[in-house]
Amino acid sequence: MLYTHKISTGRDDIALEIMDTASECETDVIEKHIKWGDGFVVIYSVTDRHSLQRAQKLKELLFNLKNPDFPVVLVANKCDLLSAREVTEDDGQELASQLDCMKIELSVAEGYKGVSETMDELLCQLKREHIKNLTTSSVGFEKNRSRLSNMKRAFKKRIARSHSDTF
Ligand SMILES: Nc1nc2c(ncn2[C@@H]2O[C@H](COP(=O)(O)OP(=O)(O)OP(=O)(O)O)[C@@H](O)[C@H]2O)c(=O)[nH]1
Repeated sequence: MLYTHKISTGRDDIALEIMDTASECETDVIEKHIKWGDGFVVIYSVTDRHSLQRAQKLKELLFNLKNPDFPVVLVANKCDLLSAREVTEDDGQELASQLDCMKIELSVAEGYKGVSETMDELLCQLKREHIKNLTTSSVGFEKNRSRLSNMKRAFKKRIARSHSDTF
């Protein structure tokens, strides 16, 4: 399922496309979605140990398919269901450390504060990554420009030398 969402910050208008892949089981379909995405919210339920294992599998796929510092937030959902908890905070934290990302414990049943915090953190990482990519491409542009100037200078010298050889 694909959702679209627009955010206006006053300075920028940001259009988000959010894909819910929760029902996907086929690895090749999940891989296709991972290649499509710029940032990721990996969610597991604290009441379901299998969901943590699925999140760990997602982590492997992310590391295989993306650059090492892909934007990601780990979410532990259903924290209100205290007596049904199967995944400890430490288990979740271990996965967050492997992903080198922030982990947010929340309950979507209790309100949108945690969801909002999750999206703010992801957006912050996406912006940082975007700026980094712009800087890298402008450094590449500068490098190419200075390589061209060097070639131009060498070419001019070469012409100058040919002239003095002739006369
Ligand atoms: N108590 C509680 N129930 C939740 C929470 N999040 C989701 N649920 C319930 O869990 C069920 C599944 O929720 P969905 O939103 O359909 O989630 P899903 O991504 O399809 O996840 P699963 O069906 O669990 O694989 C629904 O009955 C929700 O009301 C939560 O934080 N707390």
